[in-house]
Amino acid sequence: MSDDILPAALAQGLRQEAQRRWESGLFRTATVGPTLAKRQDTDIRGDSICWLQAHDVQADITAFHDWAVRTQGLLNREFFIGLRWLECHFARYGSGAGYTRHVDQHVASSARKISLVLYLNPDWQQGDGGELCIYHPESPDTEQVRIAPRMGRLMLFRSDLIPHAVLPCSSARWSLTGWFRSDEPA
Ligand SMILES: O=C(O)CCC(=O)C(=O)O
Ligand SMILES: [Fe+2]
Repeated sequence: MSDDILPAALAQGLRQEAQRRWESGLFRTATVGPTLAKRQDTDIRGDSICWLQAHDVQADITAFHDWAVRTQGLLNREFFIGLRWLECHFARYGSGAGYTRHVDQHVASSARKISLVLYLNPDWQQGDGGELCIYHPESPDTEQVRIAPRMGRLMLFRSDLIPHAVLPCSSARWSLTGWFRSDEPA
């Protein structure tokens, strides 16, 4: 976890861009499951998402992609994990929405290696809910830590190992979520 790995102005720009896309109707209700078995289930997952594209030309998204490429290089040098690209989307959880406990790597594919979440909530306050709840990898009923979705905070964790959930929030909760992958870029 880091609160200042990304420039504050970049996080603010990404929040504005997420909001602009939301107001333009570019978000869709998120699905669960791998590509071939996708389904909508708002009891499991209540967010709406807007995927980012590698060729996106918006300045903050380009800057974020550049940062992600550098970070991917650092992770590969440090851990030899063969990351090749980052798939990512903006996410917005409306009031009352959350995401029940899950692991990000799909059973059918091990391509998702490292999960990334950047929180984009400048006004988040204690009591607003929406914390990321991390559980013990070997004992998933044991809660380990709750992370408040504060502006600019960035989480990286293993997509294959770490059970986690988003607790219901009481006001809109914005983030940029992604996965560093080891397969061929889409
Ligand atoms: O927003 C978060 O804190 C986590 C989101 C998440 O777990 C996911 O999209 O897979
Ligand atoms: Fe997740």
